[in-house]
Amino acid sequence: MKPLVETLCVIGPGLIGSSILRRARLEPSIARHLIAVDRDAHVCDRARALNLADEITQDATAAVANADLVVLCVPVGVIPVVAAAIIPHMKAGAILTDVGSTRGSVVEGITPYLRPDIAYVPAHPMAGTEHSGPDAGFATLFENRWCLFTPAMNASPEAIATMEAFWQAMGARLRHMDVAHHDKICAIVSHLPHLLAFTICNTADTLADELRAEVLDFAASGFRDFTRIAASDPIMWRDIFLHNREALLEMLDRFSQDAQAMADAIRQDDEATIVRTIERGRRIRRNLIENKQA
Ligand SMILES: NC(=O)C1=CN([C@@H]2O[C@H](COP(=O)(O)OP(=O)(O)OC[C@H]3O[C@@H](n4cnc5c(N)ncnc54)[C@H](O)[C@@H]3O)[C@@H](O)[C@H]2O)C=CC1
Ligand SMILES: O=C(O)C(=O)Cc1ccc(O)cc1
Repeated sequence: MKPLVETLCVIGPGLIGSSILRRARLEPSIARHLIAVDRDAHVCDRARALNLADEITQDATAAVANADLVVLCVPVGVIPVVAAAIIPHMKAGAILTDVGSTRGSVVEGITPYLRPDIAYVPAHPMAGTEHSGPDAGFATLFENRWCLFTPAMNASPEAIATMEAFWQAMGARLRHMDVAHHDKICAIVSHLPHLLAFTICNTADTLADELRAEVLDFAASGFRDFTRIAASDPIMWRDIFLHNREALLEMLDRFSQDAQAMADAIRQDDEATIVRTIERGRRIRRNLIENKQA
């Protein structure tokens, strides 16, 4: 059977990149030949030990020369930098994609380097964990999770169809949307929760210093559930916060207003507002669990 692409090259075989490679190993319909590229020699060593690809190298420009599909799985701040370095070496007719968590700044950063004979079809899997690196990945990571497509106007229907088939083979569900919409949605459902989780851990730690108390030793399960994502990678999240600046700050403003309204209700003993707010939050959370998309 002819695979979707002959040669798949993943740049950055960390959590997301190694999960793509693991899945591609299990699904021969995806690619015949797998290449992994990382600038970090230790990551390449781990990728070899885990047998993630047929070829593993630090040399991105040589690796992409024969690839039919190149997937950029590096932090969003360096996606345009890596794209600029590899695009001149990609073969005509190849597809370039990235899995970056932000769209606007990445598309803007990549666009000046694009070539008319290369299709750029970015797609962001809404799946991940708080862990990073090649050991953290797993083949079922994308199973039943959304993958958000924001293809450029000039991407060919054939290239878009190949990327759709690729993510379906990864197990994902697909949705197309425009870049600004993507960035707003991700700001509220992913980027703001991470910002709040990092911040509340800082607040608790500062308080522990001030009280000379082991506040965090007694962290209740609510704190633990709420802050799981605060164990995530600092460079990845620094880049996401800075590269989705506008949408994130807008959602943070809205959140701050809502938190202030709750503070006012508590100050004023406004039982009805407190209960209404909790009931609304509880309804949303319960619906999330009932309509669980995994
Ligand atoms: N972690 C998550 O839950 C999710 C992450 N994403 C996005 O996927 C991308 C990758 O994230 P993770 O897999 O979590 O990161 P990771 O930290 O596990 O892996 C990133 C890899 O990129 C390599 N790298 C960094 N700069 C490089 C360069 N210039 N050239 C070659 N390799 C380079 C690093 O050495 C590392 O091995 C990011 O853009 C992130 O926003 C998307 C969905 C979920
Ligand atoms: O660990 C979690 O629950 C996440 O939220 C992972 C995640 C991180 C970044 C993304 O762009 C998408 C998903």
